[in-house]
Amino acid sequence: MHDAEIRKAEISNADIRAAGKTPAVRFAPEHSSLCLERLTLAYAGKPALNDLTLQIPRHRITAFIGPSGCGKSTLLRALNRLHDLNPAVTQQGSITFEGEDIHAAHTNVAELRRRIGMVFQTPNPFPLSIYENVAFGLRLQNRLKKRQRDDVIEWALRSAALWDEVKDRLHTSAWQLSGGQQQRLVIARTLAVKPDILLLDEPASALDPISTLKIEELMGDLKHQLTLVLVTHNMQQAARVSDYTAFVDNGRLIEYGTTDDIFTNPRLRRTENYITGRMN
Ligand SMILES: Nc1ncnc2c1ncn2[C@@H]1O[C@H](COP(=O)(O)OP(=O)(O)OP(=O)(O)O)[C@@H](O)[C@H]1O
Repeated sequence: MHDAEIRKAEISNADIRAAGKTPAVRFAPEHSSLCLERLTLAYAGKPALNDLTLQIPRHRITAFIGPSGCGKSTLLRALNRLHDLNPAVTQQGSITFEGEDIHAAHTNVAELRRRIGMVFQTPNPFPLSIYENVAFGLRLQNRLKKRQRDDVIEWALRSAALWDEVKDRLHTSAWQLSGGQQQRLVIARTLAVKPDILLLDEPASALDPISTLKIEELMGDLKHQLTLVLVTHNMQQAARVSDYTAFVDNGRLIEYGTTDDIFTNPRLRRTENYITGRMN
């Protein structure tokens, strides 16, 4: 065993907890988009997130990884207040977005969800044309002239790397698209209302490898425009696309660092066991 290996083995989880420390990156306020402070959440009294403190950097891709049921989707839903719809959820701690508490009394929740958009695991286009899917949020939001709306729709479809594949059939049903195209359409629909953050909950897990690659390339392009937060079970995907990785287990943040560090030099044995598949 090398010295480094021995040191790693010596830092037990109990030591880390006793010291009250989670190995974690910190960002200066000007680089931090979302800031979670001691976030704790339960469903009907059953804990799902436990005392999470972390910051999510602006214009980067942050991946959340961890075993099934560890709380990744719960965390993502907390970020744009989707739990408001569930009366069984209780929550403590705070989440600030661009310096504002998202639970402040004056928060406009619809506007918050516009600024923090979400894409789910299964593509969910509406039973409308390709054009009307992307126009949907725009119509709710403001009264653009048709020409302006067309421009935004083209921009969103280009940003989602779908324009070339659909530009000649914008008025056909979105349900005629392949699964991968539908997922990019949903991303275009979310982008059309110009969010600051895109939350992606296993966005490629229902897709074939080529569509998955397209979604991954798309994430790399989009981070120049916005902040991305990705939940994934796919270790290779997290390693390929993200800049930062947070490992969550049993509702707790175990380790958070640059993706390079987490995958090549994790500080905790528990993280290493997870990313090497010795625990799932
Ligand atoms: N709506 C809900 N009501 C009650 N319990 C829930 C609800 N949603 C999730 N849970 C519970 O909260 C815990 C965390 O679930 P969550 O879906 O956030 O985990 P996850 O890490 O995203 O899992 P997976 O990787 O399997 O999608 C689990 O124990 C789950 O059973």
